[in-house]
This record gives sequence, structure tokens and C-alpha cells, in this order.
Amino acid sequence: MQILLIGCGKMGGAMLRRWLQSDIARFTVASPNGGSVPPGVEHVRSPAELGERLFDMVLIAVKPQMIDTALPPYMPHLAPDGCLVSIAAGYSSARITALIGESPVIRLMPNLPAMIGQGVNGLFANATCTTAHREAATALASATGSAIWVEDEDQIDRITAVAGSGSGYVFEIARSYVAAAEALGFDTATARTLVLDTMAGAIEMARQSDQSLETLRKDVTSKNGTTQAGLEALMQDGQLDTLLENTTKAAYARAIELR
Ligand SMILES: NC(=O)C1=CN([C@@H]2O[C@H](COP(=O)(O)OP(=O)(O)OC[C@H]3O[C@@H](n4cnc5c(N)ncnc54)[C@H](O)[C@@H]3O)[C@@H](O)[C@H]2O)C=CC1
Ligand SMILES: O=C(O)[C@@H]1CCC=N1
Repeated sequence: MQILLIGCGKMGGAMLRRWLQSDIARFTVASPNGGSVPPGVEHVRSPAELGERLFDMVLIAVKPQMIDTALPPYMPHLAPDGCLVSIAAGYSSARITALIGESPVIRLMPNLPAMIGQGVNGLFANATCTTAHREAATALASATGSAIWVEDEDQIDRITAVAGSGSGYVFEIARSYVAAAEALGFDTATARTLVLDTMAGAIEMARQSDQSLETLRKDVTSKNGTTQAGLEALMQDGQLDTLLENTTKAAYARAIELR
């Protein structure tokens, strides 16, 4: 399979680096500056450099606000039986077909841990997509982590709010937790190790467990002990729930604005 990747920034570049570790496809990257194109990968700065070449898949990985200008010039290079894949937040498949004409479109919503094969991918295909298009997208997504297909495109925007943006929430929670450890007197390196290893251990344990997260939390919490004291400060009569609910709702609302 020949794939034209338009945009090779933080997310497109992370996925590409993962895909390059296998023989999943041959890649050509279209990028005006080419700064972050991995060594050895074919790179073009404009559609003219592609000549008459056709690709089985065109994968658009620019910011949603750039799609209107970045995508149309490359569409003549999509093979007649090929499909367009977009990883952009919000920007709907209907808006894509309004821009490029009726064609198979898949929205793939990844997240940044795709870089290490631990990403989460939401996938939606419009009605024009074939089984072969879906299988090709599944293979790409699975090479970077898990793949969840949805039949209602709105679910992609909800996945964006939970998982696509989610690694940003996790990094910020970890940053704040590290700062709190530093405030208790640990140097930055020790605080980072204590926090990230605690988070990674707890999350991996939860992944391997069939217990509810509430049960696992209770297993740590002695009556009138240290964890109870800490959790009472953290949970603050439901304020943590409210904060995280507001977080995902705000991201979903922004995805809707970007449709
Ligand atoms: N960063 C993340 O964690 C995630 C990002 N996304 C989506 O991925 C897309 C890209 O986001 P990032 O990688 O974070 O942004 P980025 O700014 O790091 O990458 C975008 C790249 O597109 C390039 N570009 C701009 N105009 C172009 C053109 N005309 N032709 C070719 N390349 C062009 C830029 O030079 C840049 O390297 C966005 O639509 C975003 O919604 C989706 C999920 C997660
Ligand atoms: O912040 C954004 O809009 C993109 C989409 C999901 C993660 N980053």
C-alpha cells in the first residue's frame, strides 16, 4: 500500500515513526518545510513534485484550520479506488466531501502514545468506504495501539474529548502531581520517578484487574489512614468528578465547533 501523508508534525510524525517500524505501507510525506520528516522517508514540498503518481491512501494530518488549503491540491493523487483518511479533530467527513467531492473518507482519531504503540484510535467510515478501506485503516490504527470503530460520526468527537485530547490531561495531571511531590521536599528527578512509576503501576494493575476502580481505590485506603486523608482533599465532595466532567465536555464542545 502506498500512502501519502500530508503534514508530519507531532501527531502525524508520531504515527509515521511507529508505522516505519513495520512493513505496513510505503510512505511519502508532503510537508512544506520537511523539518520533522524521518530520515530515509520520501518527502515532497508541493503536489507538483509528485508528477502523475497515485496513492492508495491520502492521510491528512494538518491542523483542522489548514485542511481547506492543504488538502485539495493533493486530491488528484488519490487512486480511483483509494480513500482519504483524516486525523483532524472535529472537521467532519461531510465537510471533507464538500471540499474534495464525494469519496471514501475515514476519520481516525488517534492519541499521542501511538508513538510507542500504546495509542487509542477511534475510527469512522463514511458510506462510500469499502471493506478494504476499513481493513487498511484498522491495520494502520492497530499498529499504533487499540482500534475502536464507531458507526455514528458524533462518537469520534466524543472519543476526541476523552482519548484524543486525553494524553494532554494525563500529562497535566502528572505535572501537577510532580509539583506537589516537589513541594513535599523531593528533587525534580525523584519526584518525577515517584509520580510516574506510581501512576504507571496503578494503571497497569487496574488494566490487569477485573475489579472496579472504586474497589481498587478502597484496597489502598485504610480507615482514618493516610490515603483517606489525601483522597478527602483530592475529591472535595465531588469536585474532582465535576472538574473532569467539565474537561471532557469542553473538549467535545470545541470538536463540535470545528466540524
Ligand atoms: N497532537 C495530538 O496529540 C493530536 C492531534 N490530532 C490532530 O492531528 C492533526 C495535526 O496535529 P499536530 O500534529 O498536533 O499539529 P502540528 O502542528 O504538530 O503538525 C501539523 C503539521 O502540518 C504541517 N502543514 C501545515 N500546512 C501544510 C500543508 N499545506 N501541507 C503539508 N503540511 C502542512 C505543519 O508544517 C506541521 O508540521 C490536527 O488536525 C489535530 O487535530 C489528533 C489527535 C491527537
Ligand atoms: O488539541 C487538539 O485539538 C488535538 C486533537 C486532539 C489532541 N490534540
